[in-house]
Amino acid sequence: MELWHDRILVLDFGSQYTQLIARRIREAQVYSQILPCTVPLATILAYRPSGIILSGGPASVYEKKAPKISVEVLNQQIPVLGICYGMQLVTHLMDGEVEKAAKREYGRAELLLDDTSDLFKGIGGGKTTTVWMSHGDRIERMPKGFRSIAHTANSPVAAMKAVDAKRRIYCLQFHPEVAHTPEGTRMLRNFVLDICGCKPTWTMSSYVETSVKQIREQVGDARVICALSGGVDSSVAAVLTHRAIGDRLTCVFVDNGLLRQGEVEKVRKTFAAQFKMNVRVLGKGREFLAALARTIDPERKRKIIGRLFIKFFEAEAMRNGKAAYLVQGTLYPDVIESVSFKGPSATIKTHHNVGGLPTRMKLRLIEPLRELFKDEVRVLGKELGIADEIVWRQPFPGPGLAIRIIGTVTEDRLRIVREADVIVLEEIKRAGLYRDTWQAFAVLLPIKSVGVMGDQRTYEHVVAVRAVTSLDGMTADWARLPGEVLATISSRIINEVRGVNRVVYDISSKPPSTIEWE
Ligand SMILES: Nc1ncnc2c1ncn2[C@@H]1O[C@H](COP(=O)(O)OP(=O)(O)OP(=O)(O)O)[C@@H](O)[C@H]1O
Ligand SMILES: O=c1[nH]c(=O)c2[nH+]cn([C@@H]3O[C@H](COP(=O)(O)O)[C@@H](O)[C@H]3O)c2[nH]1
Ligand SMILES: NC(=O)CC[C@H](N)C(=O)O
Ligand SMILES: [Mg+2]
Repeated sequence: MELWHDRILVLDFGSQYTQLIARRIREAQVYSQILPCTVPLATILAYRPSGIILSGGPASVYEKKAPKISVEVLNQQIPVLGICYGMQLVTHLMDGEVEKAAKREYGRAELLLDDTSDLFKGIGGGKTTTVWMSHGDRIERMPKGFRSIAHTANSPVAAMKAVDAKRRIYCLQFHPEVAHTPEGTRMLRNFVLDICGCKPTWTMSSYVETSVKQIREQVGDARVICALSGGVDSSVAAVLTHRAIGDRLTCVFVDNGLLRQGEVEKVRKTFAAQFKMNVRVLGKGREFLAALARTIDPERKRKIIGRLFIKFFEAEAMRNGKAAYLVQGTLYPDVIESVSFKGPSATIKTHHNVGGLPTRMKLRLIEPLRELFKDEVRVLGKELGIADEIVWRQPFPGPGLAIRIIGTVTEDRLRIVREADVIVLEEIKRAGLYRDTWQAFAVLLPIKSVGVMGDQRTYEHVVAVRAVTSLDGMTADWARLPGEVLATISSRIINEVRGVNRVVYDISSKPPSTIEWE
């Protein structure tokens, strides 16, 4: 059986929403990939796309330095959908006219449909639908051979298509990929399934099949190791690899003494007992704590932990009959980030992972999730029979509780955050808020404050509670938790965690703050 899936390429011009376009298409079970707009035509064709989407972008096509593509991309008999900047670019490349609009259009607009024969089939009762606009330029004159298929009060050409049906070029001034365009998904489906003729075969069960086969081919009969954290990504990558090569996979879980309560047992139970995988748990808490002693600086903490982690992992890998491959839970957003049209970003924090290993040890990488978004990884995890408790876990940073203790890390301070963390999560779950919250946790502050308990003066620690909502961890807002939930968390922490007499709630968003405190 050929393992081919029809695919749509999204060329990125720097829009905030490029990833969303790819996700919406994948939701229609069609594989979609993002490439920077700078790739040459030959590369585009090598992917054998059934359709090409040109994303939006911050530039204006009439500026000298605006990103462009060769007009040849439009002449390949491959259907094209231009979105916002993409529409303006099609217009510009085909000798239409784009100019700064007298009135910018941001936010919701009422789209009046003038042609519902293909792209808008089944939309808005054939009359009108709400769309999300975000542009300052507009089409003054369409290219020759195009006609308008929808308008708004402000944009006479809010959508257009090539009159010659064989050319199959469509353009939208608004953003069909965002949730504020309620029928946008339907429009993208019309494009992908009807106009491009893609078959909806991209499902997570087909993904399991494809990657099991790929992993087997790649690995041959070599041995493979995986750093398993019990988090969503490494867990799903490990189980998938195990499905492909069974006992030749060894998972290494480092108990760095900075984990949450019950974590070690949970990982053992799930992966060793349930999935019958080779799991080595390295109990290294004492070494990590000794190395961290008296360290206050957050970046130093991160580096010490990262270095030790690699040291133990390396030793274990050597012990393991010289594995030739390392499994990593790299996700698609990381891949996109590194090929992005936008430049590299500043280092805010040194994130801990095992990326330093392969070059030192000549290990080759297996990255079975590198084409997936986080929500797809969760569906894949379900498909593989992994329990909800892991599949829906909130992210937990590699450096663990060390970066949630501001100041020095000691056994007693670890006990305090650990106990407070259990209470925060219990109450968030009890209130049914766990899945809607990106993360919720406790942070131990390096100050003491005065309190009164049972008529006695106390002088004890302060715990900050942090709960945020976010789509991808890149930006976040503090969660508007109900007052009663906060009240319960606060009184439980003060009553149950010895050494704490005050709880505060963190009401900062990211940016300018970050999610973790260090
Ligand atoms: N205690 C640990 N033992 C072994 N490997 C670890 C440990 N902590 C982190 N890692 C490795 O570092 C990688 C990066 O961690 P990260 O938290 O980003 O991903 P994750 O834990 O798999 O998923 P999630 O983002 O859901 O927490 C992990 O995938 C894992 O390979
Ligand atoms: O694997 C990880 N290793 C790390 O070193 C690390 N530091 C932060 N995080 C997680 O990343 C997301 C963004 O966190 P920040 O806003 O604090 O940078 C949040 O979800 C954090 O929990 C980490 N994950
Ligand atoms: N969202 C976009 O793609 C904007 C396109 C262009 N920069 C404009 O303002 O019209
Ligand atoms: Mg993790």
